Amino acid sequence: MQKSFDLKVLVKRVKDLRLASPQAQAPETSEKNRAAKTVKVTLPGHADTSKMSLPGLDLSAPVETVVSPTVYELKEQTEWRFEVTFGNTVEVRLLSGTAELFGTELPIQQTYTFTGTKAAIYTWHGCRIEVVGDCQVDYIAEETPMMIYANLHFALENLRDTAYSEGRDGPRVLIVGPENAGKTTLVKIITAYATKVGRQPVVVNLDTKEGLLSIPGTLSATTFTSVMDVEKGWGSSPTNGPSQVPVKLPLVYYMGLSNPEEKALIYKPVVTRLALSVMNRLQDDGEAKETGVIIDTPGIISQGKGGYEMIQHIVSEFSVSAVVVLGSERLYSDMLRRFNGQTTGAGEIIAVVKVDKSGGCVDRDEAYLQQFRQSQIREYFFGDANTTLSPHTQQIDFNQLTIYKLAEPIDDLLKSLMPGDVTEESTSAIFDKVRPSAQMQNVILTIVNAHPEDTQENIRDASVMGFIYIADVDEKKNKLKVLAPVGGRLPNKAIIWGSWPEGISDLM
Ligand SMILES: Nc1ncnc2c1ncn2[C@@H]1O[C@H](COP(=O)(O)OP(=O)(O)OP(=O)(O)O)[C@@H](O)[C@H]1O
Repeated sequence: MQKSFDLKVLVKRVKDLRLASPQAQAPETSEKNRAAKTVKVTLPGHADTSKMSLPGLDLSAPVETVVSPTVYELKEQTEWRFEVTFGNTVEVRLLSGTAELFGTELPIQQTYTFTGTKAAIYTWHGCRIEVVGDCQVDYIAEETPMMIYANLHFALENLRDTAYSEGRDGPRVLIVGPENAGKTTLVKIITAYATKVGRQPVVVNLDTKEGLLSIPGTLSATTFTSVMDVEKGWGSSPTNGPSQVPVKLPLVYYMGLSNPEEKALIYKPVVTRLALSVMNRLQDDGEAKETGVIIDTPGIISQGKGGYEMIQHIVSEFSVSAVVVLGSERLYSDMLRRFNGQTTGAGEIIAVVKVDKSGGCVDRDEAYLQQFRQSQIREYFFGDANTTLSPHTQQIDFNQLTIYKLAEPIDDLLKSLMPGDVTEESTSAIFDKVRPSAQMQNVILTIVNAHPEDTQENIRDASVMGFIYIADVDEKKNKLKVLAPVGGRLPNKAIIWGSWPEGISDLM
């Protein structure tokens, strides 16, 4: 018998979430972190003068200022919400009590440094935190949907136990909702809670606007066996370099578009390919099979007809057994109408549940999102504040690369003039093979695990090997200046040029 998907009855089990996480043994920070901090600042209108020395002018001494830490006392079941701009840093330390950032527990006395972050530190039982630095916005919120999110976790735990006892796969959960409804945040929270109780969920990112352990423009899947990185969100993959938190190994596919509806001819087959790999993984990995899959989606597919077809496609490919609708009554009723009473291939009834959007969700403007994407790309090549990577630049001939550019969709007028039954498949090629050109300057290219002369379908369905950046194109000498994460010859593989993520002019 299938257990019901009930979000109300499990509140009492919240105390179970206070398990010691591996991070809880983090070393104490040094004494100097506890006192007021002395930081080096540069006065507006002045360059950093610490390395300059002009005769007669003493510009060598940096201006020092004392920043006093602020201590916040949080009552139980409240959260401190904060926003930090890019280029600014804020340090946060848990002084006493218990607290978590999107589900990941913070150890006492560990200092975390945030930049370009919008997040919240929640406490189930009350805590004191110390904050050093200027937040763009920060406040304490007393109303949060964390109890509902915890109950969602316990409802999933019930389904996992039932699935295990009946020899079935754990729940495959799809999170849908409008843009900025908190879908990714909810995925992080229920993933963190699952790993906290020893589960190993497979997390799938179908939102190409943000990368999960990869750069934007990709779809990926990763099994989470350990804690997430509090500062970076998801954490690091081996391509981001070593990390204090165990690195995760993502399986990545490239789509090269920000909006899946722009070219269903790419998105749907890549989703199918990823789903096949994930479902195979569940059969090979007992822990992942027991825990199941959590799928994040782009907000745009929750907006109406074309998007609903994508949702239908995802539900059938991943054999989704629970659809969680975040923050939209209308979407909830549309999903109920579409899936209520339907069963998965394995005969499970598809549950459709609605959960509240957090009042803390922030609408991110395009400038912030662009900086966020660029920071993900920068980190892929150069590492971050804690890890410095050494990418290599090399000059290569045009004919050393075989490049496939995503084909432009044929417009409706042209389609209407074409004879016969016109479908997207019959009118569009997937890629156009192109010769390097000046247009390619500053773009990111994707190397996939396919032979350069493979079929277009095989190239589209191949997993990603890595990314390169075109720093310069010399059309007279037929040469490209390429930045790659490692040195040596580029592999003889097909290379895809997509329109997403957009080029970066100042990467090097
Ligand atoms: N409780 C909270 N307090 C503060 N910030 C929050 C909270 N919940 C979410 N956020 C922030 O709000 C922003 C939007 O949330 P999130 O990325 O989870 O939404 P989304 O639905 O996945 O968005 P998209 O549709 O663009 O993928 C993020 O920057 C996230 O960190």
